Amino acid sequence: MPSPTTNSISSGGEVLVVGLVSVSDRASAGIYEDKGIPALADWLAGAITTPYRLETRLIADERALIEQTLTELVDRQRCHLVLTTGGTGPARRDVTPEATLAVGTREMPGFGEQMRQISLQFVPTAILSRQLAVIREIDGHAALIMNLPGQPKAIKETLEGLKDADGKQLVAGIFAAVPYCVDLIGGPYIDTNPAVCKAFRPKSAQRPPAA
Ligand SMILES: Nc1ncnc2c1ncn2[C@@H]1O[C@H](COP(=O)(O)OP(=O)(O)OP(=O)(O)O)[C@@H](O)[C@H]1O
Ligand SMILES: Nc1nc2c(c(=O)[nH]1)N[C@H]1C(S)=C(S)[C@@H](COP(=O)(O)O)O[C@H]1N2
Repeated sequence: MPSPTTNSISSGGEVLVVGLVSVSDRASAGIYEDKGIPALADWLAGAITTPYRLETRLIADERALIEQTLTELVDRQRCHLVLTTGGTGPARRDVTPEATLAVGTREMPGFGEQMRQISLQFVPTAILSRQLAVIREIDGHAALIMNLPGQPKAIKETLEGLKDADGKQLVAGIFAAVPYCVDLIGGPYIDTNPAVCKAFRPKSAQRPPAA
């Protein structure tokens, strides 16, 4: 990992920018239709109530290309949050975690741990997933980058967690912790739809809902 740079980040009035990266040899070659980006975009559209802009990329499982894409999304497009899908398993071409670690300045191990906890409620093979999250810090800007599994249905499962038939949360999804993480790294304040994902912030960090 490169060493962290000190940043003087300003968050005033910035629009949230979210990068979505689908990493799939076959979807990027047109062998099947990519369902990763639509699944990510649909879930975010229901979950985030603050205005945001999406930057989407569909790429093959090539480590250099993944690193280049993540770097471009954070450094040039100024994404505050980047979600990848695919390439986290144990197969030789699954290299998304390696590429993500290489561009990160700090690891956020809780996200990977929680994703595996959630996914184990759905499939025993969740243990095969090497998902992780990092923060990439550059001068004046930082972003949270998180790896999600490649199965399109696993995107909602990991972001939202597990609820019972009445909507009661049984296992917390990872997105509940994302808005406060983005606050802490200097990004815009993210409001969510609590029916989909109730963002958790300590009382001292909460703002009244926008009028
Ligand atoms: N972007 C995607 N769009 C649609 N389906 C996908 C996508 N990525 C994965 N899947 C589905 O999930 C299954 C397991 O995902 P995995 O990431 O292991 O794919 P893979 O076997 O590495 O192949 P590829 O990289 O070509 O998607 C795939 O076989 C496919 O059915
Ligand atoms: N929630 C959830 N997580 C899941 C799965 C799933 O179906 N649901 N599939 C698992 C499987 S089979 C694998 S191999 C790993 C890695 O998947 P990837 O290589 O597509 O990222 O994610 C795991 N995580």
